[in-house]
Amino acid sequence: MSALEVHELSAGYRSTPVVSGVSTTVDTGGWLGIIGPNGAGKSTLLKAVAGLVRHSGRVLVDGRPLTGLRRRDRARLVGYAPQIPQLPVGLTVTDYVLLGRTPHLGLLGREGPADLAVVGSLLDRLDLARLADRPLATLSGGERQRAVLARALAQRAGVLLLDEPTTGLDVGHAQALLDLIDELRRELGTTVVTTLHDLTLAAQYAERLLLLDAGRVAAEGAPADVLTAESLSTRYTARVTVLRTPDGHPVIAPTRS
Ligand SMILES: Nc1ncnc2c1ncn2[C@@H]1O[C@H](COP(=O)(O)OP(=O)(O)OP(=O)(O)O)[C@@H](O)[C@H]1O
Repeated sequence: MSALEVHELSAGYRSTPVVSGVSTTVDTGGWLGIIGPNGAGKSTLLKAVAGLVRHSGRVLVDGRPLTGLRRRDRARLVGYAPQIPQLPVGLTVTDYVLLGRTPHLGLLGREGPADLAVVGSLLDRLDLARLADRPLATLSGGERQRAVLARALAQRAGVLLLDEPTTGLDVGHAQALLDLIDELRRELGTTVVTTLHDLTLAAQYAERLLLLDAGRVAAEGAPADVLTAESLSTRYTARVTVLRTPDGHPVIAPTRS
């Protein structure tokens, strides 16, 4: 549905540069994983692409610059789920996930059967249906994280930017979420960009990885080419062995000295 282009993007806070001259493209229906050590600038890069922090450079969706678009128009093109979301107090899970449909509602702002169907199906897929009427404040950490992602997915934007979507999820729920995202990109052509700390999961789901270090692109390419023991030792100061799953995906195993 939408291809993403990022040209020479730089961003920072006050006078401190955090991301410097990042360029990349993601094809329609592609999945780019952004990896890198703590503080490398992954979240800042994602926020800049989403237009949420000041930046220079250009971000285009299907060849159209995002700068200058009205919020509602931008929200139809780009969905974003932050690493640490601010949750509204008092809303139920259903009402919160329905907020994701806001850019699609008509003048009266009332949701219709199609919006409720999108939300219902996401609640089912993310194991939230039994929590549909619960206030957000009463959810566990992993349940809350799944509600935040359900809201972002409900937006049905062409480009989906997800900051650490599997944080706080157990392995089963993490897989269910990543499988659902994979399905959306295959069926609807959604273009996906995620930051991920779990390098083994990143290698299994992302088609390409961009390794960010000190705000710059240190490597970009197929997971097997980016995730080498040498680059992980240099960039993360980590001792790891790179193993392989039977179907050839890299598995990053930390080793004790
Ligand atoms: N609002 C802010 N004001 C000032 N500095 C910030 C702000 N947000 C982030 N930073 C700084 O920018 C740098 C990059 O932060 P960012 O959150 O983008 O890194 P990250 O790669 O996502 O890190 P992590 O893996 O720890 O989540 C860090 O040094 C951080 O302290």
